[in-house]
Amino acid sequence: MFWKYIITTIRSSPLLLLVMVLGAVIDIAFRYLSSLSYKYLIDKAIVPRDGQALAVIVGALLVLGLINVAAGISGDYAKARVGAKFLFDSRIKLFRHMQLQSHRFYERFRIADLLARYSDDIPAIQSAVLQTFTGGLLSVSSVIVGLSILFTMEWRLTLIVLFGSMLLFVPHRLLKSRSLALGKAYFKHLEKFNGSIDENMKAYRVIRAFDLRQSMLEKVEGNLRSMLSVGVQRSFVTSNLNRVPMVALSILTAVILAYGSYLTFDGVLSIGEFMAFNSVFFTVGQSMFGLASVLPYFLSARTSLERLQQVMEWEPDVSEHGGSELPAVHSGITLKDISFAYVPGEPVLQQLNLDIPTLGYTSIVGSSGSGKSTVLQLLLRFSDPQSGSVLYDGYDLREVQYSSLLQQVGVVFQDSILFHATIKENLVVGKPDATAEEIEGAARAAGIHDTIVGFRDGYETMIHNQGDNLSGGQRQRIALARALLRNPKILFLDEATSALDPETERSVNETILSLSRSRAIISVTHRLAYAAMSDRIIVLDNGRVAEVGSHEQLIERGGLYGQMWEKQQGFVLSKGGSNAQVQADRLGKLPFFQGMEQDALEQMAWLFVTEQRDAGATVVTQGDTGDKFYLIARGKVEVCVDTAEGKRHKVAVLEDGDHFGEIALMQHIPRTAHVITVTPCLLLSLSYDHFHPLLERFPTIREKLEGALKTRLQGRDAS
Ligand SMILES: Nc1ncnc2c1ncn2[C@@H]1O[C@H](COP(=O)(O)OP(=O)(O)OP(=O)(O)O)[C@@H](O)[C@H]1O
Repeated sequence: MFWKYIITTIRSSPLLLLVMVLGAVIDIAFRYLSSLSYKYLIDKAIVPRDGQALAVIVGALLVLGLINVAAGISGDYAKARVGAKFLFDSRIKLFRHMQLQSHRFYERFRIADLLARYSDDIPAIQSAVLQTFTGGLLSVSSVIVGLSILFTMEWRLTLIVLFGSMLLFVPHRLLKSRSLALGKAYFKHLEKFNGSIDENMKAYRVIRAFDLRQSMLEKVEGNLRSMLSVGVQRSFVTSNLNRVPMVALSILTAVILAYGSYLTFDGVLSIGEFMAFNSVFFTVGQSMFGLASVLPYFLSARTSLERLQQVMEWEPDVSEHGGSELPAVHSGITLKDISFAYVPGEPVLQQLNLDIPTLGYTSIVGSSGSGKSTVLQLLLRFSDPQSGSVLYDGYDLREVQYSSLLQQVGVVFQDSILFHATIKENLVVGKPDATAEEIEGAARAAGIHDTIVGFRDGYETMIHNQGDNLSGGQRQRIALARALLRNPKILFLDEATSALDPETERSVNETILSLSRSRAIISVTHRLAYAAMSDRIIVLDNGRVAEVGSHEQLIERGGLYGQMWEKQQGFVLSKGGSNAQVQADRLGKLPFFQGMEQDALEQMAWLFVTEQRDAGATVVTQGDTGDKFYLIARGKVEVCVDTAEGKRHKVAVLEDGDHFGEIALMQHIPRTAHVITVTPCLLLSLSYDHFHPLLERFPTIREKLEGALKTRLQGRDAS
């Protein structure tokens, strides 16, 4: 595998490599020539006191030295270029490969660990590749040339050098597997450490809200401690790999000196020959040592190569090599017999069949987890279904060029990811040649123009850290404007207006509605007031299509949509969306208030207090004593449970019209779960203290309520 990189490097920069190798060859030649010069310097110039010979030898050495310096500088430059090109090529190749990947890949590899492939693994392989050309191949040739010279000078001494040099490679053989194991362990710990840093950065709000800073610090400290211990051992083994050959070389040098001196005493060698032999031997020794010290580079590159291969061999879920271009879509999109699972054996969509016209407004609704976003992912071909096909005007998406699909679609995601760039640069990503009027038009349509011009730098305002310096609603509107600017034939929206205040949401939805007269709008939403505006509503339930029709048809039918609609009714929001009220009739539909006198319901409705919460806020903490019941007027929360092992599991997602915490109305007992907001939320809370005086006034309902809650508590205990 490593050789592939060597061959690719030779192919990609042959000339630079030639300069690099030439520089090193000249260096070796210079070293040997200057070593050999001792023989002539001593025997022909110094001993016979010949000034002319001395001048010729010194002059020749000077010229050779200058050539060597020039060749060395060129070689260094070439090495820098080859190295930089290697980094560039490898990183861009990895990046291209990552661009083809979908959710399975990003679930398998953590972002911080992928970053380490760029910052640690590729440079480790680069060092080994460069060492192959400079240290490796050239040391080998230098050793061969040097030994040949030595052999012609004194064969007995050369045999000693030859056998003695084997000692230099003993440490490598002995420590190789230990070094590899430590390298793997080190990267494993590094992966964990990087993951923790990544998590800390992304979840800093939750970490602060849950007071997890100390436990996160301990976790990171633990990671670092393990890295420290493995790091020390790894560095120690690597330095031994370098140092032990030095000992072997010193012993060999002593033997050569002793035996060489003996041969000189005996008159077998002249002093000049002995000096020259020694000097050549010194160069051979250096080359052998160079060869031995290249080996640790290969060991560390081996671990990095394995890690890089893990990523590069990951087959993309979606192949983009479809042949034909998708013509302008005009009739409709069909999902035919679709089955899809993220995890094998756990289907999310089952035998799903759907037709969506490519003109008009289609909403996809359903309870949380019913598969709405998954359908959108398949329509955008972020994944391919395991069976069935997604057809645009009858063309199977797997058989068309992916880019020809992307040219016709636009999308706004719920989490509105923005780039670290100015607002304007963020807006024009899909249409770099957009005019100022077009940009402003799109921003106005998305209801964000006035906000942008209100910023000190207007459209040139920098967006930091994926939009941290903007509110959720502002981010969502910029993302919407970005999609509108492309003027796509088909616009997909995934809860695209959920973070907006009611007024802005209404106005943006009216824009979307007007846009649907000339294109297809396909919107995933849980806010049925806006789904009701659409021409066609598709209701999903457990990965299947439960109902399809217009709002009126579905209401008349009184099925799942009807129930969902009912649940979201009965809330009155103030103009700016900062206040909410629940109507008495709506309260009467809650299972534990059913049958309550209208009078009591009306009085109770007044006792609810509005609570506004940002995304990521903790509403209820597991273990705290409960004292409030909540209704969600707008927004989405997650219900999570901490297990005895300290792990947190999501057990439910609740949205507009849902409720939680009703047990607290009757008993002060510890909460059984955490409730955390996913989007900005408008909650209505009713406290135990406010509720109980009401029970005193309406004693008939106490018994009923206690009965209902007892049944609920029993159900909870059983589960
Ligand atoms: N990347 C994933 N890996 C594994 N399971 C997933 C993944 N994404 C979604 N799921 C699961 O697939 C199911 C459908 O998810 P999906 O996001 O399509 O539902 P949804 O109707 O859009 O829900 P919501 O309204 O909460 O966004 C859920 O059970 C969810 O847990």
